[in-house]
Amino acid sequence: MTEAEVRERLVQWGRLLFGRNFTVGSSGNISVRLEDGFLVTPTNSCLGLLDSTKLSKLDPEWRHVSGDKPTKELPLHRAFYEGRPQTQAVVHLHSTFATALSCLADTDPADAIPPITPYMVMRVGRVPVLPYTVPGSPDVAPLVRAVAPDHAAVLLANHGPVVAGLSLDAAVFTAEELEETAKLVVLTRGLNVRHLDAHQIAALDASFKLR
Ligand SMILES: O=C(CO)COP(=O)(O)O
Ligand SMILES: [Zn+2]
Repeated sequence: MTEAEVRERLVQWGRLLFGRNFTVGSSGNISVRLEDGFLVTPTNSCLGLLDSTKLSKLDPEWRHVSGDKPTKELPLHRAFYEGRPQTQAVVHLHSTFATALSCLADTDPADAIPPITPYMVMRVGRVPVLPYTVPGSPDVAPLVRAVAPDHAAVLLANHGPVVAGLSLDAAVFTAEELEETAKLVVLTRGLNVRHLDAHQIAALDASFKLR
């Protein structure tokens, strides 16, 4: 994809995510790796109203080279690319059900969203909850770097999900899958839910992994 095509795709995904309430107001941010750096959404921008000509462009050392002022969550995004070198895009949202799980005191911090469907296993995998940090704080970076080699997605406590993908499309798909599975988990709370067992998970990981 050319940079112009990536810019258009990023704007399209922002509009689609915002239009389905996956994030509201000026919350959430997206980054994509380019051949000569990174493209990120500007700070305080609405994902539904992005302008392809105003996206923030950064050089490979994350220095701002053009466009509007970048998201304050650069340390969060950068930590995923550093800790998980195959990462081509990172998506951070405040989607309702994943954020709800990130706020519940009895969510398992090592495994916030149980493996109840194949696509949860294939696209998202096990999701840890990282301790609360102030939005935009560099304190989140070491927390992300520590888990990124083994995890494509995390929940920031009392804040929301962050996912890394092998492409921009894949990162969005993972963010969507995570949110829809979080919704299923909340909807089925207190019911007798059948989880996929270790055998079923291993078979999916062996043949159908998309992360
Ligand atoms: O979600 C957000 C902070 O966590 C939004 O921040 P930005 O507007 O700086 O991207
Ligand atoms: Zn946020």
